[in-house]
Amino acid sequence: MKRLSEILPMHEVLEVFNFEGDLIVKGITDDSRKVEPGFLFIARRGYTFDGDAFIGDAIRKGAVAILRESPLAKDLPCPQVRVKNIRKALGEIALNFYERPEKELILIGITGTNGKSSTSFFLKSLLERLNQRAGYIGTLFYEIGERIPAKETTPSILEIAPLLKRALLEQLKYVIMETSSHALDQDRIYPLKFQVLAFTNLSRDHLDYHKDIEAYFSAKKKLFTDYSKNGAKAIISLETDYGKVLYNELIKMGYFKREDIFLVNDEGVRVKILERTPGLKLKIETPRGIYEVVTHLFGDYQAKNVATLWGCALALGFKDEEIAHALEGLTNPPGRLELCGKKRGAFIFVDYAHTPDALENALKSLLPFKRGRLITLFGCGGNRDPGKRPLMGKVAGTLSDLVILTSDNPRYEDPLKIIEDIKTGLNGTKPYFCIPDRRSALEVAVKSLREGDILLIAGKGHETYQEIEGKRYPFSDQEEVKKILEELEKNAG
Ligand SMILES: CC(=O)N[C@H]1[C@@H](OP(=O)(O)OP(=O)(O)OC[C@H]2O[C@@H](n3ccc(=O)[nH]c3=O)[C@H](O)[C@@H]2O)O[C@H](CO)[C@@H](O)[C@@H]1O[C@H](C)C(=O)N[C@@H](C)C(=O)N[C@H](CCC(=O)O)C(=O)O
Ligand SMILES: Nc1ncnc2c1ncn2[C@@H]1O[C@H](COP(=O)(O)OP(=O)(O)OP(=O)(O)O)[C@@H](O)[C@H]1O
Ligand SMILES: N[C@H](CCC[C@H](N)C(=O)O)C(=O)O
Ligand SMILES: [Mg+2]
Repeated sequence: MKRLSEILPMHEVLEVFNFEGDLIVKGITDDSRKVEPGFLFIARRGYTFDGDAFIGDAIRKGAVAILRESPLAKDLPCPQVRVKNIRKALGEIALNFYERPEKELILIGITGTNGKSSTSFFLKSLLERLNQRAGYIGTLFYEIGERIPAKETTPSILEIAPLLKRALLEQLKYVIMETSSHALDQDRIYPLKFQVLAFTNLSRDHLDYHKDIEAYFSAKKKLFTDYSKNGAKAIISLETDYGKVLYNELIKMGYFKREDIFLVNDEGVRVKILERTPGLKLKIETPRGIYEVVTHLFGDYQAKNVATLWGCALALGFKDEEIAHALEGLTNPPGRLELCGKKRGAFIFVDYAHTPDALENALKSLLPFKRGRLITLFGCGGNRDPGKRPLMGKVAGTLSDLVILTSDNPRYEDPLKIIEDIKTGLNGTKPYFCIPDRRSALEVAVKSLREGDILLIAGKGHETYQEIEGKRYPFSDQEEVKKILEELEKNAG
């Protein structure tokens, strides 16, 4: 509960109406469906709806004041405040309501096309192995003390603010946040400031939203230009050319001094794979020394994420030796080249590859273990960048021996149309089946496995649902594989 005057950022206020003295606000929301008596309703325009349309509804549910960007309606019974920028006002209000918890935390922001969740997950584990208390907000889940399911990769500040408050109550020192390009573009994280910021890589994704790769890159760049704290450290991975571009631009524009940027992957921290046991045995070269570490990590692409992780840990003040030691205990995040079953000499992996680059990296990680066929089962999400579909088809066709095309999260699109889009990239180079029902596709794939084969089930990783026409149905690749294997075993026995 707060007084409105305590939480309103006065520099954003343009005019007020029907406002006598002050008033008490019991909660804040920008969703009329969540309004309770005593709440401040923040009416904002989105991509689908205009919050103004729900003001009447919010008042009926007991909203005591309305915050808006549009002209005030003098016929409304409720106090109204008009602000210059609703996004910015919303961010300030959310953090003020929870008493600016971010000021007492060290925030680490990680962006890039692939590897955000992996690097964040590793960093949280690493910090914990170094006896530090850390939280995480990202695709896998939100874990601030307790673990709760994630909605978006980077949720609204209205969700982040209470999580940060909770972080203080849990006596956490660090909060690691994945910052997606959508969130950066929409300023969902305004006005947070990060102490450590990392860029993993950039490749094709989300062009349905950003339209072209330059706009997508600009959104990622915003983390460094708009959301860095004074004296912040940046970790830039050079695994894609965009790393160097980002580095040059940040220096040229004066956002960072050279000494505050840690370059990793082929400059600064370099990580080489010495052996796959199958856990990665890594050689880490830094300007100060060379370290050999035997890890439990699986998947060659994780070596690149380890370099970014190392850079983050250095930026937080840890020493190479401590980092090397803590690295030994890390394990893969759920759904990232997760071994989810075995069938008489054949191995089944689940991976969250949902971009062409990720699929290529996941398949290349499995190639060294191939004794028979490499079979790839995947689909592409509906209402997401259709341009990546044929490219993923091409990667799968090039690197696997058999491809099984199925549905991912079709959302509001026709699954058959999505499969057709992927098929155009296959080029008829490799045999393939189209089985739109994912459960049936998994069954065919698992049943077809022969000694020495590897099956990669890509696209959904840790997800525990399948989204069809706005509804999320329980579905887990891992659980389905388990059931199919049990059934096969029962029938065999
Ligand atoms: C296109 C997009 O990014 N939309 C996000 C955006 O919604 P929006 O601003 O367009 O909102 P809207 O649905 O038009 O509604 C406008 C306003 O009306 C309100 N409203 C609406 C209906 C109603 O009955 N009453 C009501 O008050 C809404 O609460 C909102 O305040 O802001 C919301 C709050 O932050 C997000 O939940 C929402 O994510 C949608 C669900 C989404 O699917 N986003 C995806 C694309 C996304 O963000 N993905 C990224 C990257 C994934 C990755 O690569 O990892 C992520 O961070 O997850
Ligand atoms: N550094 C990397 N380079 C290329 N591909 C990678 C890299 N790291 C992970 N991948 C691939 O991307 C997939 C997703 O990895 P991860 O969840 O860590 O990325 P993310 O950036 O968090 O993705 P999202 O945008 O969905 O949140 C992995 O399953 C793997 O196939
Ligand atoms: N957060 C990403 C992940 C997509 C995962 C894939 N399973 C899909 O549904 O496309 C997105 O929203 O684009
Ligand atoms: Mg992620």
